[in-house]
Amino acid sequence: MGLAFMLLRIVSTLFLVGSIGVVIRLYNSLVLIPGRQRSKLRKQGIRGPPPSILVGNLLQLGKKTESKNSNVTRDGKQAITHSCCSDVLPFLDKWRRQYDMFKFIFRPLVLHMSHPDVVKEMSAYTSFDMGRPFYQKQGLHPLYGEGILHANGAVWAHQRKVMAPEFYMDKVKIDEHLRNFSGEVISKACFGSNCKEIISKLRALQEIACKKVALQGIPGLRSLPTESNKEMWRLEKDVHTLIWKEMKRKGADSEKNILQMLIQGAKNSDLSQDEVDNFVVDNCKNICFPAYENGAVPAIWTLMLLALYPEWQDKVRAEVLEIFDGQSSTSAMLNKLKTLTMVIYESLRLYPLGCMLTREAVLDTRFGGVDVPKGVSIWVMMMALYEDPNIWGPDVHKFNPERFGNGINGACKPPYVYIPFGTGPRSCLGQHFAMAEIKILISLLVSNFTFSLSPKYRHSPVMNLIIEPEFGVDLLVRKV
Ligand code: HEM
Repeated sequence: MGLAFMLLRIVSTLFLVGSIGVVIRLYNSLVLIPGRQRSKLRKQGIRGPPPSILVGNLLQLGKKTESKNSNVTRDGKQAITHSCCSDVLPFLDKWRRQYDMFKFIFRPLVLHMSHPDVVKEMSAYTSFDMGRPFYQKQGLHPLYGEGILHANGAVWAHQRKVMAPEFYMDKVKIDEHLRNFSGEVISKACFGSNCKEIISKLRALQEIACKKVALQGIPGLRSLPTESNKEMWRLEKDVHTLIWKEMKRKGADSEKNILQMLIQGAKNSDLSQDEVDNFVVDNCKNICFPAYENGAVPAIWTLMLLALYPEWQDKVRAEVLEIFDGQSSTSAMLNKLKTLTMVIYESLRLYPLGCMLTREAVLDTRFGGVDVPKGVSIWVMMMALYEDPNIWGPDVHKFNPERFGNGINGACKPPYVYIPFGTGPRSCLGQHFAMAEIKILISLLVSNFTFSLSPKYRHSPVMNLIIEPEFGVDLLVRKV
C-alpha cells in the first residue's frame, strides 16, 4: 500500500513537473519571445494591428472582400478594375495605409515590409536563406539549359491537344484546358510521359493546402491527426510512391528529361542509394508542384486580359503571325516576341502569381535599416509594390503593357521592385520554362482564335496559395 502510494506520488509529481515545463515552454515561445521581438521592432518605429495569441492577424488577413458580380459586357472595360491587392487582401491594404504605409508587424513572428529598398537588399542577402536546395548546391539546374529546350518540345508536342474539338466551341471555360495542358507539359518535361495520376494527386494536394493557408502559421496544427491532415499525408505519400515507381521504371532510360538529369546528377554525387532516391523524388515533387499551377494560371490571366483588351490581342496576333510565319517556334523566335512579353509582364504585375516573398532571419540581422531579431519572418508584399502609384505612376491600376516597352528597367522606379519570379539565390527555378510555356501557349491560341470575355465571366481574384480567378475565366472563342 505504502509502495503504491509512493509510486503514485512520484508519477503525479513527474506529471505535474512535466506539465509546468510544457506550459512554460509554450508561454515562452508563444508569448515571451514574440513579445520581445515585437517590442524590439516597435522601438524602431515598426507598428501594426494588435495581434491575437497563436494566430496573430492571420485570420483577418485570410478574409477577402465579397466577390463582386461584375457585369462584363463584350467591351467590358469599365466593369473591371485591376486592384488585386485590395480585392484579395483587403485587410493588408487597410493596414498598409494605417500603419506608416509600408512597415508593420502583422503576426507575432512576422515582420511585414513592402518598402522598395527591402527588395533590393533582399536580392543581395544570403544570410536570410535557410540553405539552397540540393540540386543547386550540386550545380545541377534541371530547368535551365536543356530543360527549357525540352519544355519547348513538350509544349509543341501538345499543339494538337490545344486544337482539340472542344476548343472550337463558342463558349469555353479555359481554366481546365490550360491546367490539363500545363500538367501534361511538366509531366512530359519531367518524366518523359504524361503521368496523369501524379499530376491529379498534386492538384488534390494543392486544393487541401489552399483551404489551410490562413491557418498555416498556427504552431503544431500540421501535425494534428485531423481528417484533412490525414488526407494530406496520404496524398503526399501517394505522390512520393508514384514518383519513386516512375524513377525505378525509367532508371536506365536514355531519354532526356528532368528525371534523368536528376538521377544522373545524384549518381555523380557521394550520396547513399536511399539518399539518391529521396533526392530525386523530392526534387521531382518540388518541380512538378509549382509547375502545374504556375504554368497555367498566369496564362489564364493573360488570356482574360487579352479578351478584355482586343486592341492588345490584335497586336499580339500580328506579332506572332509575323515572327512565326507558319513555322514551329524556336527559342530565337520566342525571344523576338516583344509585345507578348510586355503583355505577360503587365499581366504578372496586375495578377501576380503569389502576393509575397518570404524569408526568415536565421540570425539577428540588420536589414533595410531595421534590426531584425532572429526568428522573425519577413514578408515582402510584391502585390502592394505593384499597386503603388509612386512606383508605377497614376495609371497603376490600368492595363498598360506599353510601360514595359523599354523592359523592366524602363517600367518602374526603382526597377528591382518588379520581381514576379523572386530574387536572390532562391529565385524561381522555372522562370524560363514558364515564360517559354506561356509564350507558346498564347501564341498558339491567338494565331488560331479570337476571343472575348463571356458575359458569364465574374471577375473575382482569390488567393488559393496563388492568386487565381475564383470562378474561372469564361471566353467566347471564334476560329480566326
Ligand atoms: C509565371 C510562372 C511562375 C512564376 C510567376 C513563379 C514565381 C516564383 C516565385 C516568386 C518564387 C519564389 C522566389 C523567391 O522566394 O525569391 C518561385 C520559386 C520556385 N519556382 Fe516558380 N514561378 C513560376 C513558374 C514556375 C514553374 C513553371 C516551375 C517549374 C517548372 C517553377 C519552379 C519553382 C521552384 C522549384 C521554386 C523554388 C526555388 C527555390 O526555392 O530555390 N516555377 N517561383
